[in-house]
Amino acid sequence: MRTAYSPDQIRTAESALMAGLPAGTLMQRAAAGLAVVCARLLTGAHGRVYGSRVTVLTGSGDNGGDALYAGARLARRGARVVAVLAGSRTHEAGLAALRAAGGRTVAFTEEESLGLVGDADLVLDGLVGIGGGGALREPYATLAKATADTPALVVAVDVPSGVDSGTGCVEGPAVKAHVTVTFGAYKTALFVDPGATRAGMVELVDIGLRPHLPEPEVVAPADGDVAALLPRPSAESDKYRRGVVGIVAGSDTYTGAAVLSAGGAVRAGAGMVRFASSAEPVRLVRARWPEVVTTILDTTSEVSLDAIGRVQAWVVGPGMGTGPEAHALARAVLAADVPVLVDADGLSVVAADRALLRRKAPTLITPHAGELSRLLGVPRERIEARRLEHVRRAADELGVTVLLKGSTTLIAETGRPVRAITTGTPWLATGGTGDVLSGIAGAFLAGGLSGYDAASCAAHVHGLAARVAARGGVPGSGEAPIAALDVADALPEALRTL
Ligand SMILES: NC(=O)C1=CN([C@@H]2O[C@H](COP(=O)(O)OP(=O)(O)OC[C@H]3O[C@@H](n4cnc5c(N)ncnc54)[C@H](O)[C@@H]3O)[C@@H](O)[C@H]2O)[C@@H](O)CC1
Ligand SMILES: Nc1ncnc2c1ncn2[C@@H]1O[C@H](COP(=O)(O)OP(=O)(O)O)[C@@H](O)[C@H]1O
Ligand SMILES: [K+]
Repeated sequence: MRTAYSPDQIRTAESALMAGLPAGTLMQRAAAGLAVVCARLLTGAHGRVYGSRVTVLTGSGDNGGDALYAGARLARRGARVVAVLAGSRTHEAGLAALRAAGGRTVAFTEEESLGLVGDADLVLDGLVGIGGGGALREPYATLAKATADTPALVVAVDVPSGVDSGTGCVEGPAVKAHVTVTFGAYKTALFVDPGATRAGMVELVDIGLRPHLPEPEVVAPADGDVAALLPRPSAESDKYRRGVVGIVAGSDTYTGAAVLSAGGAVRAGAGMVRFASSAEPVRLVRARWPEVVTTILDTTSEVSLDAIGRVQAWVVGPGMGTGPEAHALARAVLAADVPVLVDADGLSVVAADRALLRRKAPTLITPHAGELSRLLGVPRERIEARRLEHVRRAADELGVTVLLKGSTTLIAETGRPVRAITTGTPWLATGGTGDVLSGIAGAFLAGGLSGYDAASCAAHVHGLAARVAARGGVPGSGEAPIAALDVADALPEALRTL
């Protein structure tokens, strides 16, 4: 499990560690690690460090100090290093070290500075780190914008400047890094979008902080963590003991969601999938997934789920519509005493009647930002800008486990660290992939995982399956667009890698 911390948590741990060390030790450790990563990147891209052009964007705090010391180390290896001094002051010892190593410094002027960013092989972003707050002021904002256009490798020091290290929020221009070298521990922003996307690949440099770190705010499970949680059959298993998932999805208008959700559940390894809906989705699910046991629901009379058979967990919502019949169905499912996952149209129904979520058995909801917007009465853009805050708020206010979909997926449950899932690929941004996710998570719920674990494992393997599908199963080949059903079909191969 990779663990991430707020700036306050990092500062407290740093103070405890620094108390037993000579002044400046941590910055030297940080700068040494940073220089090693930069040297490796330069060698990879240009064959050598010697003669390469490095531009150091230097802010007024210790983040600038780290960057200057790393620049000095690269200058000693023959790199041509120029530091753009953008702050009202500059870390003095770092500046002296860079100059002593043969590096140059220039005061910020727009034309020269942008030229240095555009002409570099590597740009080191040492404008602000965990001391940053609010939108970047000038001239930092201009420099941050320029990192988007340069052909150079962009390496962010600790966090990309312009990204709030504690929340992942981006309020104005921000550095777009290929690699972020972070010190001591991951910062929350490195797992949470929009910040996470700005960070690129993240490299952690150990500076000895680990023994001083508290409980993390956010955690990102690794493949091994997910593999350890996944339900696996044993010799004693039969289809019922492995877990039966019931899916109530689709309508005569929206039939595809039903096929996709059922497919996610079948391919994720449910013991059995029961599916109930109106005649047309039932016909299509049977045609695509003959292993699913189906029931045609008569929605003209009072809804009863008894005819469908026993299940260990329900999925309700994808493509079911939002009218009175859908409402009655959602009410019936949520009255059951087993875990329920509510997705898509089911979320619109509960947004209009939040009392439906007051139940004893566990509930997992899987909204994207638009659906969460309706549930919380908060504009979608605000949720997208402040994803961590809103996923936590939803879990607290609604008393359920919340999986918030997006380029990185967040899972919140009151009293637990938020889990961030970063396995996905932008190819997942296509219609119907969320329906597949609901089936996967439903299968894991039925297999006995808690809502928190089922959601984490489902989002993780969903992302892996999308990558497998986009690659077409041929390692080393390029990627291609995927359809939602490809994600379901790639699940076995993704699960085999765990
Ligand atoms: N504390 C420690 O023990 C260590 C800290 N390290 C480095 O120190 C950094 C933190 O250093 P600082 O606390 O000096 O803070 P930073 O260097 O991150 O930023 C503070 C400076 O940025 C300015 N600033 C803040 N927000 C701004 C904005 N929106 N626009 C323009 N300027 C803005 C502030 O006025 C202040 O001068 C870490 O991110 C890390 O890089 C590392 O050297 C490892 C050890
Ligand atoms: N840019 C992206 N990068 C990675 N994953 C993404 C991206 N955009 C969307 N996703 C994922 O794709 C899925 C889309 O689900 P959803 O929005 O419910 O679509 P639909 O309703 O069409 O099924 C979610 O799992 C989400 O996390
Ligand atoms: K930075």
